[in-house]
Amino acid sequence: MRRIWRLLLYVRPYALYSVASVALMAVVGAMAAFRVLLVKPIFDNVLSPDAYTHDVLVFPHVPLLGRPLNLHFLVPSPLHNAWTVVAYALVVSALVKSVCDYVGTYLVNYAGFGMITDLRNDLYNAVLRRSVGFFQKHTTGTLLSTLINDIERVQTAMSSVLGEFLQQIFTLIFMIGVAIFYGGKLAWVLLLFVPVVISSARRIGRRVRQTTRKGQDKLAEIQNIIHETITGNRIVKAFGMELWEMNRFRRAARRLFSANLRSVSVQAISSPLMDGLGSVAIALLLLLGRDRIKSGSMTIGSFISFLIAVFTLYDPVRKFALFYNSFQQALGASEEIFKFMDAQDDVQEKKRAFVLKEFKEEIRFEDVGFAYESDGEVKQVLRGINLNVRPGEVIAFVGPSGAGKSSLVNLIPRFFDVNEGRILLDGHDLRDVTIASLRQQIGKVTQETVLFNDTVRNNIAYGQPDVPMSKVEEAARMALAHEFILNMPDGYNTMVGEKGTRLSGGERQRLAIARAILKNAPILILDEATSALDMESEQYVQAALANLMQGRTVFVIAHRLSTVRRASRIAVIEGGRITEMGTHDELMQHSGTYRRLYNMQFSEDDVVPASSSESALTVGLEGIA
Ligand SMILES: Nc1ncnc2c1ncn2[C@@H]1O[C@H](COP(=O)(O)OP(=O)(O)OP(=O)(O)O)[C@@H](O)[C@H]1O
Repeated sequence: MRRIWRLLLYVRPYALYSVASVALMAVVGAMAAFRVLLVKPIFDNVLSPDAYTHDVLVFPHVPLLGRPLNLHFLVPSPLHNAWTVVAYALVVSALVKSVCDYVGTYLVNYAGFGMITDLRNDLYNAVLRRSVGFFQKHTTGTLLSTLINDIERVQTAMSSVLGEFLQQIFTLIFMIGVAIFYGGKLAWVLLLFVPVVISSARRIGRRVRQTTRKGQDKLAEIQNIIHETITGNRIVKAFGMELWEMNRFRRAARRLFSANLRSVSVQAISSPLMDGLGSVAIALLLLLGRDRIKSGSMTIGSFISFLIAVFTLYDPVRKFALFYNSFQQALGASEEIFKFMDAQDDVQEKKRAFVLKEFKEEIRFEDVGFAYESDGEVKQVLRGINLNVRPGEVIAFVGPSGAGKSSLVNLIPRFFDVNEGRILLDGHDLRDVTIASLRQQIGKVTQETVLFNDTVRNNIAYGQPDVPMSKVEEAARMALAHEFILNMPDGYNTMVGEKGTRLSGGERQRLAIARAILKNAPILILDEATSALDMESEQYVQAALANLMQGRTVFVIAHRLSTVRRASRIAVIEGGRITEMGTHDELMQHSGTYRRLYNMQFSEDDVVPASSSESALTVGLEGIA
């Protein structure tokens, strides 16, 4: 029930359109009923040879008027005869019905699509702002499926289905009026069927909701596979896994097929069930109607009118099961939508968070501990981290794989929050400042370069769309990217392709470095890639990085000798703790982990000449804000 209210809240801004469409649909229903009312005069006056053709009494006892209603007034008196009056009424009612139907359908769809657009925007906004942990918990396919498929289910229910529902419900109401008006007691026979129709529709609806949810989950599974194998297409090819992936896809597609069929097998029961019930009702009415016509308590015209009303009633009743199914599906889908919208973030901004000023004095880690929590399991990865960093320092983190280096640097932009101790920036706990102002101070360099399918210019100016072109070019020059950009077909307006696939690895990295230079954040986080580019590209990337690092406070996860040598201090991380700290020379004097790691990991860099060992640093870079 709560979900229905929540969905209705989205309709509120379109209330006027909705009310107008409801009114218009009511007119459509009334006109449909009016046309059925005309059947009696057609049979009893227009077509009957002995009827008095000047008098077209349609409604002998109109309840609200308290007197008979003659349709004569519809046409000028010289044209008074049964045919003209009925023909006029038929044409005008059709015209009014069509116009109201068209405008009403348009308005209800306007409201439906409007609310769905708002709902989709809200969902996307909620997903986009979720913390990093959220994206680790939910697969891309599931998120895509909710943003596209679940929203579509709600959209169908709230636009086209709702439009038709409104039309049918008014048709139903007015047709019941006509059936009672002409059928009298005969109409009450229909009441016998109401409980059967409602209870079966409810039962079917519940099953439909469950089966549809399962179908949506299977669709999400397929989207996941598609996403993984398209983005990771090169790896699939390199490992010759096409057949394996195809089989995985086939199995998932089969599961979707079965889930969809289960859903259809439940849904498809409604129509035949209603057909069956309808036929029984009509057969019964024919039997009773025949006796009433024989006894003279009903004319053929009114019985046919009554029967047409019942037939017309039958259509909305039959469709109600489908509407109910569609609304149930939408409710099932909205469950997923609201689940993502309501997900509690691990990283939250305080209500009274303040804007952080530009970093000046110190970043301090005080007894910092951090744990990942997944599926109820808590995994402590950092303990008792104490560290003071002054502006302009370059701190290199080294240590065995899985020691916690990435986790540590991820705490600085609050991708995750500490669960012990605190991190202070110029004396302010990171949890007390606004996330945006914190991230504005930080540029982050990752192993994987993130570029968007946009122009070179827009990729460099990401986050600052209005920055002047001269600044973009200046950043590109400092990142040693200007030359190669000018050599591209459209220069700065060249599209880089999805994830920058139209560029070489080194070019992608230099574009990303240019982006960070333009962002000009005082704190920089670098996560060095372990794979190398060719020597020339490396040298360019290295020089670009040197430009970027200049004058900034840098935290770098180091895999290269050049980096550890350049660092002001090196922190060795082991088992989630800092076990050694000092300059390269200081640490080499102890026979500790650093020296062992150095001999294992970095010593082969020694054989490379100094300039090219510098260039062995390969990183991708991305700004954060
Ligand atoms: N999202 C996560 N959920 C649960 N555990 C995680 C998550 N991310 C990392 N871990 C675990 O935390 C530990 C530290 O990982 P982290 O990535 O910080 O190590 P690292 O020192 O950067 O390793 P590497 O040098 O190999 O990148 C590892 O044991 C890893 O398995």
